[in-house]
Amino acid sequence: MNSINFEERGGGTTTENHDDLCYLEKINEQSILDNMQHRFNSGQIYTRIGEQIISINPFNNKHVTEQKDQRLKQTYRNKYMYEMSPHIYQLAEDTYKKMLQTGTNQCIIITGESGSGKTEASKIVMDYISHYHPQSSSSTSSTPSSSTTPNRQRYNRNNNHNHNNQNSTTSIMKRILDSNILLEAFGNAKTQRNENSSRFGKYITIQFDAAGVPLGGKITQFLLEKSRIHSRAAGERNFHIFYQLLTNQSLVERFKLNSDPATYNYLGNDSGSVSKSTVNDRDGFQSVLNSLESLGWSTEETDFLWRILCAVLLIGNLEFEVDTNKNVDSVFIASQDTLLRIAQLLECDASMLEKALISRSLTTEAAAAVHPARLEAGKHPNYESSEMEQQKFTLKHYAGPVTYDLEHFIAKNRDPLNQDILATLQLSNDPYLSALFPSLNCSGNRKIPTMAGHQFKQSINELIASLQQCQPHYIRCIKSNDEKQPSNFNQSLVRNQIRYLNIVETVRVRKAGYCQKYHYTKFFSRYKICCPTTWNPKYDKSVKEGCNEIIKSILPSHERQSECFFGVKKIFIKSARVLYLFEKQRQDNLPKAAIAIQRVWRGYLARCWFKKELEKLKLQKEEIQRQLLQKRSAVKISEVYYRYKMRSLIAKLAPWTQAPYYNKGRQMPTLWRVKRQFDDYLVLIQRAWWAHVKVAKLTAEQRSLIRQKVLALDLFGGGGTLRKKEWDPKRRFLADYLNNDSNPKKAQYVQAIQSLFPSGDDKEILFADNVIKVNKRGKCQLRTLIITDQHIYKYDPKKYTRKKVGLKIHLIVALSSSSKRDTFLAIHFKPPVRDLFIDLGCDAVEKVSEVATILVQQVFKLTKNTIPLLLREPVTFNNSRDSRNSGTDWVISFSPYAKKETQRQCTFTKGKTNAAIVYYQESE
Ligand SMILES: Nc1ncnc2c1ncn2[C@@H]1O[C@H](COP(=O)(O)OP(=O)(O)OP(=O)(O)O)[C@@H](O)[C@H]1O
Repeated sequence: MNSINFEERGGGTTTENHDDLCYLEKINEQSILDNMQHRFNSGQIYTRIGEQIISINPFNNKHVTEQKDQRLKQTYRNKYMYEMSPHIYQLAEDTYKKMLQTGTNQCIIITGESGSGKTEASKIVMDYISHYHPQSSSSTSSTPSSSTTPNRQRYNRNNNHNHNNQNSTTSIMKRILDSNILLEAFGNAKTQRNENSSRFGKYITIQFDAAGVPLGGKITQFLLEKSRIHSRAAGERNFHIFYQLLTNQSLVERFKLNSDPATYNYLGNDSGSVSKSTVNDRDGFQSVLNSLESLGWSTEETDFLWRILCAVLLIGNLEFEVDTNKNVDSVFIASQDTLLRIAQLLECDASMLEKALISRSLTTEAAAAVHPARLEAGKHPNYESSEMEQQKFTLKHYAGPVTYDLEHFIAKNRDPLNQDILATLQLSNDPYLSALFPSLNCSGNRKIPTMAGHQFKQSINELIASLQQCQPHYIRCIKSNDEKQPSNFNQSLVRNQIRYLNIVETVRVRKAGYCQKYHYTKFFSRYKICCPTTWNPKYDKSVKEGCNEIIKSILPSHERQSECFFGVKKIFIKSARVLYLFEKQRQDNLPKAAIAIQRVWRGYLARCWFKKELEKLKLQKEEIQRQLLQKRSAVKISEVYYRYKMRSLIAKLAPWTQAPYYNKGRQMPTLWRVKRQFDDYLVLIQRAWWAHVKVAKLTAEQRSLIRQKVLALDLFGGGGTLRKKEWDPKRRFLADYLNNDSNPKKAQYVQAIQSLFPSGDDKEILFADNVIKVNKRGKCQLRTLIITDQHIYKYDPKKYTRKKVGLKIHLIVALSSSSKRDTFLAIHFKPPVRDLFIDLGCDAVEKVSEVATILVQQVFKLTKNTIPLLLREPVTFNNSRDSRNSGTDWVISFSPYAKKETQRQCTFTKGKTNAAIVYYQESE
């Protein structure tokens, strides 16, 4: 967000708080310092100079929390510079977007003094990019610095297929971040200025495809400070990896090390004490192990790594003593055990190693090394040699004067190992170690290896050359204080950095210059969408005029001249704010343009579709007309003939209306010789008519009986398909068999019924007769069964008194009976109501069909459910359950009497437990 805020500070002075230094009223060291301090104090560590970001190291953990906060990254996604407050995310987003938009290489240059936050800034950039491409993968390998793991590279070449597999599954960004962890462990150390100082220069390249997906990466390092291995200043440490290694108990035990760093000369400083660090070595080592694993290092490779580290630690503990037995000055190694352990770890010959360590073969070229006294730098204006006698000189760098100590100057500058040590290592049995050093014998090349300074110069030249191919973006890191304290802004320290980072000049140039230049054609094609005149496809003026039109439509007249300058081939734009305005206008217009394009395209598609459909319809219409024309005459003929046939059939059917018995048994004439569907309809019409004539003559009672019979036929079958053998379709259902003169106790019965009706909701007697009921113990009891429209009642047949309460008809769930000639019926109720098992053949007349029909009909009336009638053997029912007890099922089988019985009635014979047999009379 482009904000210009003014805030009162103590003492009445006005302090500006601009997120872009270009907006400062007055540009001088103090105003810049004040602005930055003001922002720093309110927790804003980032400030902008145009597209450049200034980052002040706050020495707190806010950035760690920030990196975990995905929402913050999200807010910078797809935003333009000046839309958001300055942040490294914003610079990363802008760089990434420029790469995609312009298709050109981009680079981010991070500068600042030691401890100013360069490493952290680079991590924030990579974290932002990896956040948007966590899954990207590629077969291109990301190559960590060649000099940290040269043997591994060689090994990689031999095992290409293995690693290609890994590449395909591991994200490029993750591989780069993992490589970074390794480089930090091996190349970072605690210095007086920084707990985690990078002791090498780093150049990280990430390659993207056209869609912005990372394809590969490479980390190149420059001039590792190797001398730190053997000597460090007070309060400093060796590279982190040595201390990290000693925190791992299993490796310490395996290599017989001592976990106390003070045991090793290389881990203390010159005074012998080990400097304390805030860096957590144990966690650091775990990260190293994780990275090695995720980068696909094999066990042998990591094992080799630990062996080399152990060997280096032990080399520091070798003790040399003067050999007094020899005439010449010579030394010998007193700690032979340590020497043997080193030889073992390096898998090389111990005596050869000893010789290489205590003696040196000299070549004629080496003897010709340059002596510092020959330096003629004294002529240079930035050179001071006041202490030449102590072999020291001072150079005035832009960041301040630096005094150089010439002690071991040549030794330090002479980078490679001496030839004897090289030869020993070359002959090691360890393939990884021997691969680290080029063969001496094969090449026969014994020229003096290049000096460290020369190597550095060469790699810096290469770096500059490749940076020149890219569009640069800058992050300038500033250290807030030397004590590494959070929220401590040391004015003089920051002022010094503002000075040597040339921030004042940068702001001035930025303010005066033009931040962006475009070829007219490029500008026109990108922003013509912003202006209705240029967006018109018929626009035919020159691109330069077009650019003018665009600028007129976006900028107010007073800004046009001050912000834009028209060159011969290019247009120059002064401030990024104006560029942002163009971009914003373009972004705002894009959806409108997209909708317009969509509208035209959809209209075109719809018209095409409509034309096609119209064409199809026309063809169909013509086809139908053609067919109709063909059919018309045929249809006419058939219509006439059909009418004739119908008339003759109706004439034939005329006598059927008067024939006796409604033409029962007569065959209906057919319309054609072969029966047609039409004939079936006629038969149906005739039957319906016949039924209508018959039913119309019946009384309401007769109709209800007929309905019952029809239902009974459905349930029990008719004609030759009787489902129960005992059922007699012809018998008339009488319903009340007790309100009958043949009943000697008719009067008592009638009285009982009369007292029943007013006491409940029963309104009608559907069935009443004496039946035999089987109780839960299998005993047969004579009962009067009265079925009303609501209940089934059991009465005492002698006194017509009611036994128990009535069973609710709507609770009946099924009926079952055998298919045999017996007269038993089981009425199943919804538990816990007990089932009823009754014999309905007391007077030798079958009434199973009548009761079953009545019950199915009545349950349907009450519940709209059709209960099933199951005709099968054995019949099972449960008449012993209640609300607490589930009872036991009876299993009833059916068998004819062994010999012919005189009586027709069935008998219920109880067997063991709950089994019983019902005997019945086979047909006479
Ligand atoms: N943005 C930040 N927020 C909080 N703390 C930071 C930030 N940047 C750096 N630091 C702290 O400052 C320390 C030093 O930072 P860093 O290692 O990035 O400096 P450097 O410029 O890379 O130093 P050198 O040149 O010595 O390697 C970090 O370990 C971290 O504790």
